[in-house]
Amino acid sequence: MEKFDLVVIGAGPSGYAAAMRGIDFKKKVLLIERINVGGAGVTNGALSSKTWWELSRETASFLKNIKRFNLQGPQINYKEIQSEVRRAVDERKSLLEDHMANLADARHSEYLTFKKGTARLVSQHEVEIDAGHFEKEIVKTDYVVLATGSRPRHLPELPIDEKIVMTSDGIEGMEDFPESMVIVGAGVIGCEYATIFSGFGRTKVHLIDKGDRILPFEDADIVNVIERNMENSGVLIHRNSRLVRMEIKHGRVEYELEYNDGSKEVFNVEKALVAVGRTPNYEDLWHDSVGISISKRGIEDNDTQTNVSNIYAVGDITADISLVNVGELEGRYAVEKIFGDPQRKLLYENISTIMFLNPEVAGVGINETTAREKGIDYKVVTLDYSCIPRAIAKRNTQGFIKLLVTNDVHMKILGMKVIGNHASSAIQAVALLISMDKGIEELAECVHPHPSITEGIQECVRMLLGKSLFKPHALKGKLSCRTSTAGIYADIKF
Ligand SMILES: Cc1cc2nc3c(=O)[nH]c(=O)nc-3n(C[C@H](O)[C@H](O)[C@H](O)COP(=O)(O)OP(=O)(O)OC[C@H]3O[C@@H](n4cnc5c(N)ncnc54)[C@H](O)[C@@H]3O)c2cc1C
Ligand SMILES: NC(=O)c1ccc[n+]([C@@H]2O[C@H](COP(=O)([O-])OP(=O)(O)OC[C@H]3O[C@@H](n4cnc5c(N)ncnc54)[C@H](O)[C@@H]3O)[C@@H](O)[C@H]2O)c1
Repeated sequence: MEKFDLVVIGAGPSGYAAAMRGIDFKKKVLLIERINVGGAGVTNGALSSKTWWELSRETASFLKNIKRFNLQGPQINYKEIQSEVRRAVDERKSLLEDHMANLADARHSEYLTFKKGTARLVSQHEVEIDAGHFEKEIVKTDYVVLATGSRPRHLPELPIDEKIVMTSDGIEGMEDFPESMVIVGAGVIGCEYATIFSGFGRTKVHLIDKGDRILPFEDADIVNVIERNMENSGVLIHRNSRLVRMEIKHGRVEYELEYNDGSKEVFNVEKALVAVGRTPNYEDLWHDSVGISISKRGIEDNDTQTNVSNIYAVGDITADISLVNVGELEGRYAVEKIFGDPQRKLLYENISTIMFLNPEVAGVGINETTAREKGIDYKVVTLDYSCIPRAIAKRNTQGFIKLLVTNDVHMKILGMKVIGNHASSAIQAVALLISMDKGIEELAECVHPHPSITEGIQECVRMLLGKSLFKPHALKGKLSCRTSTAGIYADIKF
């Protein structure tokens, strides 16, 4: 029986990162993947959906600009867009596969073995690999990292066939732009695809929202901008509505909503996308005797280690945040914990996120919604994009920067949100300061290039320090500098 130091199950972002870190420790590593290297980080997930988003954004901007010259926009070809997305996915998959093939070549390293198949722990130190066609083998290992990710959550009452009623696993395989589509679930995936399909201008999008606003975990001022833009691009948001029935009838989708006042309404659309969260992949991943503890949300781990001491769990299979960067962080950390000696516990405070909407929304640390839920008092400063020269030059001043700091003399950064053009590029400096547990003075001192969106962050910081170019009381509506104590705002007087 072949013997390894480390077996990693699942070659998505988390497993791939874990395997590569194992090589750094010069350990004999086996990485096993049943379908696509890169997992949902590449296929039917992060990279593919972001390629759709980029192409949709370019299309929407092109169509908007052409209107300025009173020209008719061309018909957007679905197949060409889809092929471009597939090329992007293949490029990334080939890069990862070539990288592994080169590493497995003895000239580079004898440490990595890659096997295709479905893996299952038959005991604490034995992994069975089923490569199909009755080809099964068992390998021995000292340590295991489980990185089998997640899949779209299904609602049993919905007729998901991945052709007419789809999840994110099927949505990218359509034959053409549907003339209409309903999206169930107004979380990140639902809102990103609503942005993508409304941006191409060929699909009437309906978005079903259980609550009174989309993106329930996000601050209301951010959501207001996103909702306004969606509705301006023709998205019909069904607020406070409960899906009571969905059926496929004559190749189309009929669905019925019940509103808060008890009234009901029936709609008919061409396609449906169900985006109501993700389910961790741990069914049949280990024999009962292995005894890994799980909760409904995934594997509960102690800093990536499960209750079985040589078995670790990382990425979407665990009960915490589901993001590529978090999965990679956990994958690397687990291996450092196994073979090294990490000097600190995993930190989630400085995780940066981007939601690919219209416009993009980037964030790091906590937002106001979370601060209030946790009963944290804070200072919050906001600056409208119309005060930032780069945004003015881009002729697009929709958006704002919002910075949260502790409500004390130290003014430690709690979090930042940026909504608008280039939002994602603006948050990196702040992510670093949070991880270094620094206050805001360091940010105020840094000289940013001009004109850049990041200058707006400096202006926020200077406002908090009472040194701003602009004085908040003189530009009401564009700037604000407030405390939030027990959820009540008060302007800060300088
Ligand atoms: C539509 C969509 C858009 C997203 N956009 C973003 C984004 O913009 N930014 C971001 O940070 N995150 C995004 N995410 C989330 C991100 O894709 C996931 O958090 C990330 O892929 C999780 O990585 P993972 O390695 O834990 O799991 P996965 O990517 O799910 O990979 C797990 C791998 O394990 C394999 N596997 C499962 N069981 C077995 C087994 N028994 N044996 C062998 N192999 C097995 C699977 O085939 C899969 O390849 C998005 C997700 C979706 C669905
Ligand atoms: N840009 C990014 O970073 C990015 C993009 C896409 C996905 N992701 C990751 O993928 C994860 C999964 O995304 P998601 O959008 O599937 O989950 P989500 O948790 O963000 O949203 C699910 C939504 O579905 C709603 N919902 C649940 N049950 C429902 C029902 N029966 N009827 C109607 N609505 C219902 C919920 O209220 C929620 O708003 C995210 O949490 C995120 O971590 C990240």
